[in-house]
Amino acid sequence: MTIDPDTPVDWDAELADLVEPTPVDTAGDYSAPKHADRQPILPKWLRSTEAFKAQMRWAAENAAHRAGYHAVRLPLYATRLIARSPRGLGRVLRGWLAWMLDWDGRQVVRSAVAVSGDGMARSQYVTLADERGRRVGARLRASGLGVLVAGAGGVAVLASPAWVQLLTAGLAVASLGAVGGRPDAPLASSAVVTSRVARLHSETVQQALLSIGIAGINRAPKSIGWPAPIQRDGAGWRAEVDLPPGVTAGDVIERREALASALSRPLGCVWPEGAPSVHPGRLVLWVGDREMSKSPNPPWPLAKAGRVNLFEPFAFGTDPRGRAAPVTLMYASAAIGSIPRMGKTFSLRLLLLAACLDLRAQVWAFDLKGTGDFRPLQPVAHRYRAGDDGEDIEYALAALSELHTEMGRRTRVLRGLPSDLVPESKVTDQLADNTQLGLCPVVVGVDECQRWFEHPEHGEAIQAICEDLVRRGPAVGIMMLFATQRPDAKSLPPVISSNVVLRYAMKVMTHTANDMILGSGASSSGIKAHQFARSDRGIGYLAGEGDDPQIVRTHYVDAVVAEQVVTRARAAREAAGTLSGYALGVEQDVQAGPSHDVLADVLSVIADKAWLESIAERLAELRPAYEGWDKTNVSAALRPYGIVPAQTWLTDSATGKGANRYGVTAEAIRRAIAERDGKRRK
Ligand SMILES: Nc1ncnc2c1ncn2[C@@H]1O[C@H](COP(=O)(O)OP(=O)(O)OP(=O)(O)O)[C@@H](O)[C@H]1O
Repeated sequence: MTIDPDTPVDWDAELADLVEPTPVDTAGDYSAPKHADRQPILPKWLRSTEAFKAQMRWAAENAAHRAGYHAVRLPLYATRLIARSPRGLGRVLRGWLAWMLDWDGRQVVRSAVAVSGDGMARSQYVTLADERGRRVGARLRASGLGVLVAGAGGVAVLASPAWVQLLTAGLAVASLGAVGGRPDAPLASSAVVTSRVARLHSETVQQALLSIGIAGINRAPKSIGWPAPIQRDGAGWRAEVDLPPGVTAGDVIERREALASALSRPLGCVWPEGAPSVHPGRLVLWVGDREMSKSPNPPWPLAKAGRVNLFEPFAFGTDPRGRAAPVTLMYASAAIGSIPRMGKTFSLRLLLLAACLDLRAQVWAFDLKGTGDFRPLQPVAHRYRAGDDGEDIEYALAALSELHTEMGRRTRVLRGLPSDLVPESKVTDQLADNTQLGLCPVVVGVDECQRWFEHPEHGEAIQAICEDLVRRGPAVGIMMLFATQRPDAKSLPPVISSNVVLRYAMKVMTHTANDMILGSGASSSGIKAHQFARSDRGIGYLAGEGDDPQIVRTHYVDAVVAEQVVTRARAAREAAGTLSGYALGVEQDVQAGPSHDVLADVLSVIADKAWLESIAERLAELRPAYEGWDKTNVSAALRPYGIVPAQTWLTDSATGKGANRYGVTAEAIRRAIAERDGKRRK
């Protein structure tokens, strides 16, 4: 609209069009819904059997420790008492004389004379002196009587049996020794050194938040809110804080180190967390009494009893507050990484042990470190191999090819089932139970997986299969778990690192390694596994279970406990009839290396060029080994040789029409064969 400045405005008409403005924030008729969080009636340790047991266990262990500590030191304590008894005797005699002769009274008389000087009346002095004299007289008589009684007692003891004499002498020496002690040298040393942890106050937290350099907090310190009182939670203090508008819990988590410094506590004690279900600005700050690595690690709840259903969460570790941090393996491939000696193998073995306790599951264990860390799994493993020699790698390639073919079979089985049985196109708990379908969970653990991928001859082929298994395996019940101490692109190929669901990173050295395991952007969101110390063994960030990554310390299960778990699992599997493969002594049911030449086979079924699906069909007719292959299998088998399928124009024999689909040429296969054979000759 344009306004003509020359045309006069009819203001009355304009104003008549305006209606009375209505306030948008009316206060009168609105009553805010009330929320009241009831505080728990029972303390936290009385609210769960586990917490109660943990508390009782701690109390019993503490008492036993104290008793044992002092028991072995009894001879030392006796020697100290004997050594101190002469001084004790001196103190007793001196005290007795002081009392008998009323040294205090004499002091009083002297002071009275000094204060009054010559002005003191003689009668006053005489009164004081008489009083003291009477007191001393009475005490001399009492002492004399006491000496007589003690003498009689001494004679009685001398006449009594030797043990009474010894006991009396012991008691006398102990009593004199106790009297002869010094406050700076206690008789017994401390069995438990307790360090008093200061109570966490809101002022302390507020001051700390103001000193970590978050502009939004410093601009509006009065907007910091306290939705609940600071209280004890497990072995630490828990503060809930509403941060000023615009500041998120993530901002504080990123500055955890600065926060620990501001609170004057070790880094391992300070654990800020968000509460996204409330709002992004709600911070839950837990400050432990001790560093996480030094606090007791509860035993694995499945170590002695219990089964696992891989479709449901099972015990994996605990969070900094000691709460259970479970893991669900189903539909999730996993990557575990850290610098050496932080607990990768232990955590991977823990996941495989859990798989052993799901009696349906097949456990495939590949220990490429070759030190025998997975040896305890042998009695139930479907496939097992330790080492990274040529033969081991060939065995692995053959096993992986077998698994890849199995993945194809499973895909077809699922495709053929009615949709009400497979609503999400993936294996369900019920389908896994059905042995006819052969859809049991398969859990493959690979420790030091970089040895596979960097193998000069088979590395590429293994990588191609693993990438496909990680991408398509979980839906059909095949879960690949990789652990590596070198989380770089070569050790953990990007297709794998970006497709795994579960990620567990213990101490790493760089942002890149951190993001390689925990996913890109993890570092910049404050999820930093390089913040852990060398002493934080078995402690890492676990991502992929729950909404946000969380810090978890794995339950400590050593080889001895692992063997006990597997013995139990084997007995149960024997009863259920679910032992298979290696566990039944069938070590060589995987051919060591493919017995046929895939490139030669593909070439034999192509005239000039062919679509991938046609190649798959023809290969299946050629050899039973290719039964179940589809175009993806063909593509995965060719990729390691540098053959990349491209759009290929051919006539579809079924419809008689031309179409563009992915395929390869015979020429490309010939070139790849020549190149491969050339390399082998070298
Ligand atoms: N949850 C845990 N709690 C306490 N200590 C643990 C835990 N897990 C592992 N450790 C300790 O860490 C040590 C190293 O564990 P592990 O062999 O699993 O490390 P790694 O990272 O696989 O080492 P490498 O890279 O050399 O193979 C073990 O000897 C064990 O004592």
